[in-house]
Amino acid sequence: MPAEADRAAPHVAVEAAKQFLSTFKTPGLILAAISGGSDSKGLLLALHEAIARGGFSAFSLAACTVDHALRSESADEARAVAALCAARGIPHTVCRWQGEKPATGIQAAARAARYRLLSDTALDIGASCIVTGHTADDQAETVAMRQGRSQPDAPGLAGMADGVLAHRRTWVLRPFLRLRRADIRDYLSACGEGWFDDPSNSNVSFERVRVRQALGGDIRPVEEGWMAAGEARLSSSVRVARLLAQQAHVFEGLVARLDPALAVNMADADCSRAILAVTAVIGGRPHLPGRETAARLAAFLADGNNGRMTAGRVVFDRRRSGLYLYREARDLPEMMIEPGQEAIWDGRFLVGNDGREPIVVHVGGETDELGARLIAAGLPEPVVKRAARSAPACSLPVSSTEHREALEPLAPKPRIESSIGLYDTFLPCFDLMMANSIAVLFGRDRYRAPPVHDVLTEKRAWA
Ligand SMILES: Nc1ncnc2c1ncn2[C@@H]1O[C@H](COP(=O)(O)OP(=O)(O)OP(=O)(O)O)[C@@H](O)[C@H]1O
Repeated sequence: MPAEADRAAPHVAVEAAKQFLSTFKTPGLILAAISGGSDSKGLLLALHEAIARGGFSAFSLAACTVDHALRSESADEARAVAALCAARGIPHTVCRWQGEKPATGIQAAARAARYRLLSDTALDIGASCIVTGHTADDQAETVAMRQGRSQPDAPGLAGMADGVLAHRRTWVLRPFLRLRRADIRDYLSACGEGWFDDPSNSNVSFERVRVRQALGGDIRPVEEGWMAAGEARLSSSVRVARLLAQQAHVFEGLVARLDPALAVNMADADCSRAILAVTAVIGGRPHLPGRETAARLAAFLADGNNGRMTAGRVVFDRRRSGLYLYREARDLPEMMIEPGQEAIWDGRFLVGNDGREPIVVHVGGETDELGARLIAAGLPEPVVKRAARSAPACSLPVSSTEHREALEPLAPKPRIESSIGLYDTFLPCFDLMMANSIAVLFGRDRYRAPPVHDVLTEKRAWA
């Protein structure tokens, strides 16, 4: 590899790596997710060069390759990456995706497994973040695909965020999101390095490949659009956060009350986003309700009358004092949680069992205590009665007690907190302010802050 000093100026890829390193609040260990494709390999080498010779010696680098075991060559590719890292003294781990693979939706399942394994590795080694090699070309393809199926103002048109919090604990950052793939390949060639080409990258049965071909390397037509959409999504997130903080209240993670002024305003994009986000969390869903549900709700709220409607597993109970949202008391599951394990019940509550016996989580119905607390908090009695029917309760399995009794008095109480499916798996930085506002409403801590200063959200929101 030619030494940086041999070149007139550092390569644009190394400049991007240095720029990225300069944004950290504190130097630390960075875990590079490396597939062996050109982009992630270029990212790893550029970061390595920037750390070794660019004045960033307080940082260190580790790498991880996920072997999805879906192609026969994947194990060899992982070994080649391991050799590349060993030659540079970069610690490298291979994680294999074990277990059954689904028959459909394999790409999405592989992606979910990859982020889970990468995030576990980052936690194991104490990395401050994960970096991936996504480029401006990937971004253009993502946005072009979404343009084909979204409304012109859809938040998804902002494309990929340059930072995403995975599983509430690890930030995944994309330092090359503004760099072209051709520049990264040019850098690799200058270093005398090759790369693997995944055969699926030229398989036209994938929409992404067809979109890439249609763009023909010219990303300018979509580039401006995604920048503007990113700004718009971020400012909307800040406004929604404010609306929620001022006009929404959540009780015991079970009932939300939205002030009349917020509830009446579905025509306003921010109010609608705020209402739909609360709906998703109260209903235990990982996505915002679809267009049809939103339209039904808008029609219900527009008529101005008190009354109830149900959509997306949520009852909307409109009264003079506000709009009350609670989970419909139907199809509520029962699940067993083994000692030392935690699980999400009904998409709404994360329950952790720190005891020595298995526990069963089921619908608890209204207990006097819960009812009294909700009434004392100022909720109307009919709302309390209906909402409490979907409250969780924990007890010992029927087999270990004659009757389903309360847990043993000395056993540790199960940990129960609201689950926010909308953001707990992946939280794009555009939505961080809004997600924090929702977390606080539901009695949770704020999400972990990014380790860098210029993740879009922070830069703008605190300005
Ligand atoms: N098997 C894997 N192991 C580790 N990281 C991966 C793996 N596959 C993808 N990534 C990470 O996700 C990013 C984007 O994935 P994508 O599938 O677009 O990449 P790729 O075409 O396989 O490889 P590259 O982006 O390196 O050219 C990669 O740049 C890399 O950082």
